[in-house]
Amino acid sequence: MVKQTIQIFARVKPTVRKHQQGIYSIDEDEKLIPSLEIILPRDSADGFVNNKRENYKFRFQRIFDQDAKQEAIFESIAKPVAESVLAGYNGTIFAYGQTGSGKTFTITGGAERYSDRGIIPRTLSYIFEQLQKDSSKIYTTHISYLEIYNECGYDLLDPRHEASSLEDLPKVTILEDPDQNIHLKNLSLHQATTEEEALNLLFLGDTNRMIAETPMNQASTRSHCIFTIHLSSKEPGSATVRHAKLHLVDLAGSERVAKTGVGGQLLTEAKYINLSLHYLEQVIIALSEKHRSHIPYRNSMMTSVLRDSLGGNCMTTMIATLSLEKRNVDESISTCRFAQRVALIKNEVVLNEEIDPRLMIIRLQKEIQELKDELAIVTGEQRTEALTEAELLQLEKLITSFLEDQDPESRLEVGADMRKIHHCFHHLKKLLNDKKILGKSSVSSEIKDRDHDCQDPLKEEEYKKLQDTLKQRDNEINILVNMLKREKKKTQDALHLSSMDGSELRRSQSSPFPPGNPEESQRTLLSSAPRQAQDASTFQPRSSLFHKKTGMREEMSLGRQEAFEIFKRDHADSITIEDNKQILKQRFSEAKALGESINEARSKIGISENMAVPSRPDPLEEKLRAQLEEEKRRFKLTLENSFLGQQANSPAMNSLDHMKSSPQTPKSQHERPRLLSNKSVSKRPTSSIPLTGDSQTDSDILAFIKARQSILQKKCKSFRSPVCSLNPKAAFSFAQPCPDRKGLCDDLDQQHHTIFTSFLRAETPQLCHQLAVTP
Ligand SMILES: Nc1ncnc2c1ncn2[C@@H]1O[C@H](COP(=O)(O)OP(=O)(O)OP(=O)(O)O)[C@@H](O)[C@H]1O
Repeated sequence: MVKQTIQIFARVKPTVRKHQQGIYSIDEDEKLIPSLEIILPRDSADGFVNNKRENYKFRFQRIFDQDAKQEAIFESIAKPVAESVLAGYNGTIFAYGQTGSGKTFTITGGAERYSDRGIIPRTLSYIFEQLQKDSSKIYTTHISYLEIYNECGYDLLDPRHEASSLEDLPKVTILEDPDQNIHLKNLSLHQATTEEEALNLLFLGDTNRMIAETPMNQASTRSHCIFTIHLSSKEPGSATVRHAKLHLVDLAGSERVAKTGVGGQLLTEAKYINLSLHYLEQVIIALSEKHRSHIPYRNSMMTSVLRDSLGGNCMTTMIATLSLEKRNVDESISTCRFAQRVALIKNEVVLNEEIDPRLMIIRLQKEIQELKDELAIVTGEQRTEALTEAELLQLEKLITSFLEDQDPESRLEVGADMRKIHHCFHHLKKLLNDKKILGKSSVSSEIKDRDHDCQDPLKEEEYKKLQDTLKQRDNEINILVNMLKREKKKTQDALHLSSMDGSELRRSQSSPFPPGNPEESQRTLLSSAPRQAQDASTFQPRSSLFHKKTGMREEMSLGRQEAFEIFKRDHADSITIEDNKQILKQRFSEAKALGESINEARSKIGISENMAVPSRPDPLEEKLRAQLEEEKRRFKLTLENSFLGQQANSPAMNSLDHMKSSPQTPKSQHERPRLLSNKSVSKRPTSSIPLTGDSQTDSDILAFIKARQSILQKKCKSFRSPVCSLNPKAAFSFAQPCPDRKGLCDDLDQQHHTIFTSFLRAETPQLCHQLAVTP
């Protein structure tokens, strides 16, 4: 709230004789508050002694002398008030002065020159200029034009143009609500969106005022005119609206009735006019007194209309128009006195904000409808009447704006009316279906476009190229499949051949010593036995592997079998395996030939397979051996006795006397030859075989016997050990299949090399011996 006294200005009307001496003076510098001094001219008729006051001084905010321009008046007086109105405050500018002092000229302006435009047109121009500059608010401007004549109000903006007298204009009456707010009935408000429209309204009001004017009734003199600009402003989206009114008031002439010298009707009018001005003065006086609680606004229509402007919520400015001629001095002083009282009035100005009643009504209506809908849902009373076309259209608009709204938080507010909710769902479904159909048609059109594109020569060439590439790929695939099949067939043939070789080997192993040349067999056997053992040992696990492979292949799909063959072929060790395979085959062939030669040798010397492993000594051989041993023993005894007889006295024998004193036991007898022999002979094991006495011969005999015993021992051990079986099948039986074929072959090679070497070492002397003793 802003507290502000009513601003008072003075304007002196130009006189015919400018700056009449001694009438008035303006002091602009007096303590920065201008003052107007009116000097009463001395009248000789009053006599020599004259005690009358000769001058009167009045203070104003500003005093405009005779040469003041209309523009200066607007800038200094009207413009600040217009700015307050634009800000939302009420404002009033009224001109007060005697008839002909220039009130109308100041408020409305003169018609002769454009520069004579008064406050109303200049303020309209300024306000619309500012409205165009400010886009932050939405402004609405309305114009009303009221004339008060003889306490009656008339609407000067009657558009009918039928008024020939003031009484033809619509009469305006005052209504007051419980809050003591004044409402003017029949006063039309006309919206003006531009300055031109507003000026047209001003022109219309002035025209009506002039038409109604008669020579007997000069409206401009005897009536009050109030031109009001109603300005509303609202920020976009806001329901708060600001209302401001600017009253531009041209009051009737304030001259005193007595001075007018009129009678009859004019006197009555003058009384009314003065009465209304009198009531205005009463209001002003009441407002200027601090302790007055009652302000007589209701005494006249004019004070009722200007209630806010006088001591209320308004920024009010008064222009005291003065015609400072000698004959008008008293009226001028009266005007200035009135102004001085007005200057004492303090107004309390506040912003006129309110909720837009139209928006309020819409909001309340919507709330009522929502409550009704909710109540219908709660009580189960659904409305069944069909929605109107307008309602359906409104709903579809809501759905469209809802779908177009990018805000994910947006909601489709249709209230609690089930009819509207159902319609929304149906409409959305329809939109979805339409979109699907549209999507399908667009897809089919795309396919058509694609087909059309294929007919393009460039596209066709590319298509043909792709087809050729596809054919080429098919051919490559066929070639690869055929290669795989051939590889598979090769692998199967190799497996078949290997299994056939294994069968042959097994057949040859069933008779490892077939008849043939024994020597050749023995020689060949010595050189090839390890290889044969290696081949055979390699074959057996490979054969079992083949079985396993076959089983695995039976389980594997054709594709996996082919993949396995490719894996084998491409494996890093495949070449080594192939080489080993060839070596094994070669060794197998050599062993096979050796076995055949051995068998041939055996058949030639007549050794059967049973003879090779005698279960017990031959009786004939034992008998002959015993005879031979007996003969040898006798021979040795005879030789020994003769030798002892010849050497009985020799010194060498003396050293052996203790041996002689010992009883002659077979053992001692057996040891004698050893004692008689050289040092090497003495170390030899005890034997029952009679020695010849010849050291060389005996040494040979003992070496032979030792070797034979050793061989026999080994042979016996060999017969007891399954590893040393002469049957290669038995030897193969302990060799377990090894995933590492090369390692397995190496192990078996070494193992069987040892076995065969032992076997041959053991068997060769026996064979020789058998050959020697066998008839
Ligand atoms: N400041 C001024 N400069 C030039 N001419 C003026 C000025 N003031 C008034 N006049 C002229 O004086 C005449 C009377 O002025 P105006 O009609 O404005 O007086 P008024 O106070 O309105 O009288 P009324 O009370 O009868 O309406 C007009 O012709 C007007 O042009």
